[in-house]
Amino acid sequence: EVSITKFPADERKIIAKAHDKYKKARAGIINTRHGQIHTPAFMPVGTKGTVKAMLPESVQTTGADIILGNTYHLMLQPGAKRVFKLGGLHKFMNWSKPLLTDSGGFQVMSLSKLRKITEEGVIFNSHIDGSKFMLSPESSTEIQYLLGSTITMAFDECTPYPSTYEQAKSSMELTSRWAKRSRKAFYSRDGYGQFGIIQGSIYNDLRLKSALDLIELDFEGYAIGGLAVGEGQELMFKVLDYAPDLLPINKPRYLMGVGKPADIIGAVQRGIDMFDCVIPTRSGRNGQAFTKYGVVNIRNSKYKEDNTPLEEDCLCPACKNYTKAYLHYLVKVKEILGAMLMTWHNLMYFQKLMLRIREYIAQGKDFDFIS
Ligand SMILES: CO[C@@H]1O[C@H](CNc2nc3cc4c(=O)[nH]c(N)nc4cc3[nH]2)[C@@H](O)[C@H]1O
Ligand SMILES: [Zn+2]
Repeated sequence: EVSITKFPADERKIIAKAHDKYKKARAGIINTRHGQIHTPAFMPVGTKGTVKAMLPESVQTTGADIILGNTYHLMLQPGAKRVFKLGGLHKFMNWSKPLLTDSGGFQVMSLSKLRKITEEGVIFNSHIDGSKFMLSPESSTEIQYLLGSTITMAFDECTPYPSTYEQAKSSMELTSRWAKRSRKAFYSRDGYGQFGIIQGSIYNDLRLKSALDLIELDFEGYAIGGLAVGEGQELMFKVLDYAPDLLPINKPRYLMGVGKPADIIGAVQRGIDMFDCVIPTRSGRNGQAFTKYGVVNIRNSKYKEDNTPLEEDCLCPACKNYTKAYLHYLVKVKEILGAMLMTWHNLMYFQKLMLRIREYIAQGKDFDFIS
């Protein structure tokens, strides 16, 4: 946990201009109750209390310091109170390092069919059995406490893209009111933190207002929400050219849901510290391997007798002990081991990318390499 120095409002505006382009990358360490997070950091997604097809100890060998869980899924099954009774999510899933949980709003909007947004919170029907639930700043914050999250996310509304200025403005204002209630509901403990999530879509004055509202609440870190929702890389980078600078310079900045290696590199150059994305795990299970030669679609028939590894110098089990021909076969016949090995390689690839980025920043070298 690092403390913030509150910027006086006028100085905050200067910050956005003070930095010359792309010299905003920074490497650091976030100290938490469950260990250190080396930033820039990539968080593998473990939505339902497991990083799909991976043992937690295997996730650890890839170099991940922190993984992500989801309030929405875990509150439906097995239920936050049950996880609490069983000792919390760390114990339940045998992951002793930091855990960040998303607050559930985004998942409600993308997963549950019937839902109603009120000032109080979001009323929705479970996508599993249709039963009725309500998520609010208070209930989301309590659920994340029951799970034992190291980093709790404020309950926000992810403004859809595209949105008109008016829609984005009222959505951002709702998020600011919910952030205040989330902050009030947070049970602050040493080594635990809560992150606010700024909204405002692609409108810079709304992004600034959102940042001002949330900085007043003195969160331990800040996420940039409302991106990676279909706006595309160019528009995302346009927002990232200024939005990170609106946030306290000595606090972690987390870009939610991002992304491909090129997205991550561009976002780090604009001052982002933390990332999460389903791409390495989801695409791994679908037969896509990230390599220094580009993305390998292992199902392609050209690999059916390719006796070489995905990457000759990769230390993951898929590359050390198996060939592309074997991976091609496993994925084609939908063997579980195929999902395991492809996922393991991709997570290792993403963590190696982050390690190289951290090293380049530490040496003051520019890192325009496209991985
Ligand atoms: C592009 O890939 C698709 O899109 C998702 C990644 N993109 C993304 N943008 C997000 C924004 C928010 C937000 O504003 N608030 C909160 N609380 N959580 C968020 C989570 C987010 N995830 C993947 O799930 C994938 O389906
Ligand atoms: Zn590998």
